Amino acid sequence: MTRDQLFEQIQRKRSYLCVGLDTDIKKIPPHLLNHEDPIFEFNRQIIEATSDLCVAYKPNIAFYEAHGPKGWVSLQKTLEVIPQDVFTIADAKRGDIGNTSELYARAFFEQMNFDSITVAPYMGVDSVQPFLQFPNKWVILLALTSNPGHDDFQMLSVVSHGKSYFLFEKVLEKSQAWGTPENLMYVVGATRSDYVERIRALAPDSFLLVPGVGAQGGSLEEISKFGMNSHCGLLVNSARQIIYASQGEDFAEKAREAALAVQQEMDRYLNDYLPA
Ligand SMILES: O=c1ccn([C@@H]2O[C@H](COP(=O)(O)O)[C@@H](O)[C@H]2O)c(=O)[nH]1
Repeated sequence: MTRDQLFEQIQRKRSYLCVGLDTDIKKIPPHLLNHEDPIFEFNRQIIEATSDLCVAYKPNIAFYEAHGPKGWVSLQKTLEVIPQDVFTIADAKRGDIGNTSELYARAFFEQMNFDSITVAPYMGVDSVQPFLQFPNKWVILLALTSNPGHDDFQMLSVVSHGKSYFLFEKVLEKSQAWGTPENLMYVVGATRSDYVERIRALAPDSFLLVPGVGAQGGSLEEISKFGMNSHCGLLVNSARQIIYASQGEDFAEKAREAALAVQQEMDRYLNDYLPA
């Protein structure tokens, strides 16, 4: 999917919501456990209930690979029921030496046909480049993550060419030359919306994938106010708050209500903060 197609979808749906498909067998409604593939059945109903309200789905791969081969089958079946116009994100946080990264890229882009994959920047340019060779596919590079441990490395001061940066700022600055706003996005946690203006100064045109609203307490308004660019430039992820809104037989209906509340808030922010 291209950047323009993504923006067109955002404008049409008045939403920049990404629903996280972090489907935990221990949290799905008990009545689904009789199905042959309860994880797929849960996802199928969540997708049916929310696909007009969101622009992306992000299955976190851990929730699938933890089940071995049958988890990969549930993931593949899930991808097949996501409507064509909805952006898909493999939250896999991969990255390795070049030839290995290329195989990760083939697995997620060719075998599974995801639109994008999250990648860790720690191994540098040759670990990221192989993912950027696929037309209309995206790398989403970890920049400033939402978890408390982001302090350990991402906030370290580094001096480069006489200028002082946080390490995550150096990731943003350096990686701008690896890709373009047409194939490279960044993960920025909603829990650190206080840094979004600095991030926008370094990556003004890039999309940001923003986890950390909902269950992790980040502010949708703050991230929208300071993070929106002329293409919206935001995909805000929410998983637990939406998909586990109810653990009863009404789970899909309640997930829709939770997604609708977020979409309506986003509609307001698109009116207020999208640059003309
Ligand atoms: O910095 C990061 C990077 C990834 N995540 C992932 O996003 C979702 C968040 O789920 P919620 O239930 O909405 O909290 C989950 O898959 C994380 O692994 C993140 O939270 N922060």
